[in-house]
Amino acid sequence: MRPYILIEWNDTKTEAKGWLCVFNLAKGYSGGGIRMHPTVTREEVIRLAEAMAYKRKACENTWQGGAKAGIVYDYKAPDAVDVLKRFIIAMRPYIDAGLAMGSDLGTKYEDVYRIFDELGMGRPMTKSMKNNPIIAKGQENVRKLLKSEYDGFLLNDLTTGYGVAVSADEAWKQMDGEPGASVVIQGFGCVGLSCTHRLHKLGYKIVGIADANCFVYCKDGLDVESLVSNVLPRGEMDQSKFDPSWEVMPNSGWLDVPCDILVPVALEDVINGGNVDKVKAKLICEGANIPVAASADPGLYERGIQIVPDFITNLGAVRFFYTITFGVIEPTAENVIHDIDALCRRNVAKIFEISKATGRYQRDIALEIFEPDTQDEPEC
Ligand SMILES: NC(=O)c1ccc[n+]([C@@H]2O[C@H](COP(=O)([O-])OP(=O)(O)OC[C@H]3O[C@@H](n4cnc5c(N)ncnc54)[C@H](O)[C@@H]3O)[C@@H](O)[C@H]2O)c1
Repeated sequence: MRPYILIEWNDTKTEAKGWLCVFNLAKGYSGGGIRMHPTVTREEVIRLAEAMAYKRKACENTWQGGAKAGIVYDYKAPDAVDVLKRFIIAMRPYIDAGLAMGSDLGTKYEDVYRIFDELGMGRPMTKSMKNNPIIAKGQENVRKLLKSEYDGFLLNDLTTGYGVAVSADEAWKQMDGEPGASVVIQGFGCVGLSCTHRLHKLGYKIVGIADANCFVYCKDGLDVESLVSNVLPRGEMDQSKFDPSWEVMPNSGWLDVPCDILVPVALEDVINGGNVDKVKAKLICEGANIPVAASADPGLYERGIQIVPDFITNLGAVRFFYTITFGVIEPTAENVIHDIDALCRRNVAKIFEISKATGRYQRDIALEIFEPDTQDEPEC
């Protein structure tokens, strides 16, 4: 499929530039997050929008298509939120027409929503949604739930990470893996942090974590509770709290150590044709969007390394917004988590069972099962 709409933007006050890609519409509606990172490219935004289109399908969401936006800028710069605001102003005609934009790598949903409020935009909705009382109530429930906590995290900060962890667990069980398997995680931000926490609670041994600054490793398992409770803003580990026995390496070291399961939850294309031979794990659970480049897939398949694709594992936040906005489940934090758990386990089991029966690569199976529908004529 080709992307439906692709728009380029150039900032008026900085060198920042960006793109919005609406990959497909469903009932005239689409949505996805806004990413900010110095390495963002146009092609990346298109691929991310495509992955979002598949994710909607894997979420059983027939109301929304997939979109994504990306801004080439340093998310740590003091004026990063101003740049984000100018991007949102430029995209306003699409957002006002119902294109739902949220946060992604390098941006925070609180900032996106605050900008919507400052600009008096409300929450994105199509005309048919505005006239639907179930959706009006659902949006109020989303607002309430966004403030609720579960397991010590804000609900929206754990929905995706918890789904990634459960997907890894289900895949490992499908592979008849031994309990207490060792895990290396790349990324300790919104998704990586809660994923690490949940995998630890599920009995996995977290032996290595990489963030933007370093890779920390301990073959007997890191002290996850200490790392989680001491995390710094922007998903950086507090190195002053590291145990002296842990090995600290450059963050590229995350592929150099042995482990059973690899969970890339930071950037795209981090496993690629150039480094695929370094992968030592038996299973890769894609927590980030598009962390494994197409050039790595043949090498992984040939070596029998199993994979859970991104749009299956990291659909938690998308499923949360969908089920609550559209009144699919009763609006409690417990229901949100249980629903995501069940969906991730169901989808992972489906693709692994087919893979076991046919010997096919899990990504190929998932791309077939969850191929997005298109419907560009609005409902109203
Ligand atoms: N936030 C969500 O709900 C959500 C939902 C679906 C998918 N995703 C995807 O998950 C990924 C991570 O998103 P996030 O929201 O956790 O982002 P984030 O900005 O909160 O965290 C990013 C993490 O990656 C680390 N990092 C940055 N550069 C690195 C490098 N070179 N090596 C190792 N680590 C590095 C950062 O230190 C941080 O820990 C992205 O691909 C995003 O698209 C996020």
